[in-house]
Amino acid sequence: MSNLAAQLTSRILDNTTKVNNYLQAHELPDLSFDTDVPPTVQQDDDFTVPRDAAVEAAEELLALLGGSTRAIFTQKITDLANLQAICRFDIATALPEEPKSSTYDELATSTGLPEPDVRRIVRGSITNHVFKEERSGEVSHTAASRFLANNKLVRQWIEMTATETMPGALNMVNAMSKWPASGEPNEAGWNIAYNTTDICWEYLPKVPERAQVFADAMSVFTAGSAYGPEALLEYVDKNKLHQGTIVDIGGSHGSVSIPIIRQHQDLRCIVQDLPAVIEVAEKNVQGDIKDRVEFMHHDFFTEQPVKNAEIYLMRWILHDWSDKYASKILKALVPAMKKGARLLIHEYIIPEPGKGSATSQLSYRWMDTLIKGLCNGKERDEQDWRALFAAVDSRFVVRALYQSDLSKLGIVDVEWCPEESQK
Ligand SMILES: C[S@@+](CC[C@H](N)C(=O)[O-])C[C@H]1O[C@@H](n2cnc3c(N)ncnc32)[C@H](O)[C@@H]1O
Repeated sequence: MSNLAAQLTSRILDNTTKVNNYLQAHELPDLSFDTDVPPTVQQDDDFTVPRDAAVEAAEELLALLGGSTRAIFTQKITDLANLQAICRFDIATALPEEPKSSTYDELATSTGLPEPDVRRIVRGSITNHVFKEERSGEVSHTAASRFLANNKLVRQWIEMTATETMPGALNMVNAMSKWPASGEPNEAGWNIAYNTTDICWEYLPKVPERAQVFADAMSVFTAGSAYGPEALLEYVDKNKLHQGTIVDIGGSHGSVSIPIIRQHQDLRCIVQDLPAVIEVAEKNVQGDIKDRVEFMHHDFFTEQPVKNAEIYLMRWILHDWSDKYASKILKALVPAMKKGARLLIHEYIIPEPGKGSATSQLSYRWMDTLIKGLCNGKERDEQDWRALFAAVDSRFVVRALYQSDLSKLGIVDVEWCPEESQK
């Protein structure tokens, strides 16, 4: 193939043809902005693999054809501002189902917004395929606006992005200037945005409506098997880690340790978290495993009270913390570890640039920027994980960095080896 532009064009054509063939074979409507692909199809590899390949090639072609200035001048922050307005002011929900439409005056009346504001928000969103205006002044749904109208949790996710994570990211540089090289969780972009010295997760519970939006948004983010317990279950099985005690540190309601012990009768778990979380969590535990689950108040910055367990587990803990604090959390574990004990960390292992799909690279890097802006947290790649353990204690020996196809989160498997040093 002659050049990159031609290769990309051909990849788009080949994969889009596969997508179209799939839809025809399953007697589904053609792709359009008016209709949406059914959820079951969105999970079928025969559809999603060529679809994702075409999308990636199309994005690369856009960047290539747009030239160097496209990456600089094409910013999507206005899309987010308009989406937030649609969600906050219930614009999508105010619109009737097709084939009905609304005028801007009608939308202004039902949302309580001035007509010029509702018009500019909707017309701004039309450039993003949210709403359409086929006859001047008559607004109707596209698939995207209908999706928003029908999904409260997704509207909460937009609100959370616009209210918490995006202001953090947009103030990241101001925070880096104000507090150079800081790893403090309360010296992040988000603290500048809200002029507070509270860490974001200490502050949010004081504002219950925002805490609720955050919780709803997280449930959208973690829905689906990519963030479920499956990869850990697979890893525990493959490595025959079937006996003893799992200490689920910062385990919240035990959403990954409980499914593991449910599959293995010879495992028990101790779920540790802050008192307010534990009080709710222990009320929800189900009868069949009650005698093998214990809930315990424990601040993970203090010495680990459960000594000599077989497995210590941390899912989604260390990414909230800079290396300084991640080291403190790991050091607090050392006095509890017996020879051969395992520490399983279930978090992102960011692949090197160019490895994996462009879409997955984007999602890892997206999260890394957001978590820095929110609390000076950090997503880590293989090198970061190895360096973190080497700096904490050479008796922590990284046995494996494993990425299952079942999860977006990887597993860093670390063994406590008092006589062996990390190479
Ligand atoms: C991102 S959540 C992960 C929860 C759980 N591991 C999971 O994957 O579903 C982080 C958890 O750390 C807990 N946490 C925060 N600070 C803590 C501390 N100092 N000691 C113990 N737990 C803490 C929070 O209450 C929260 O449950």
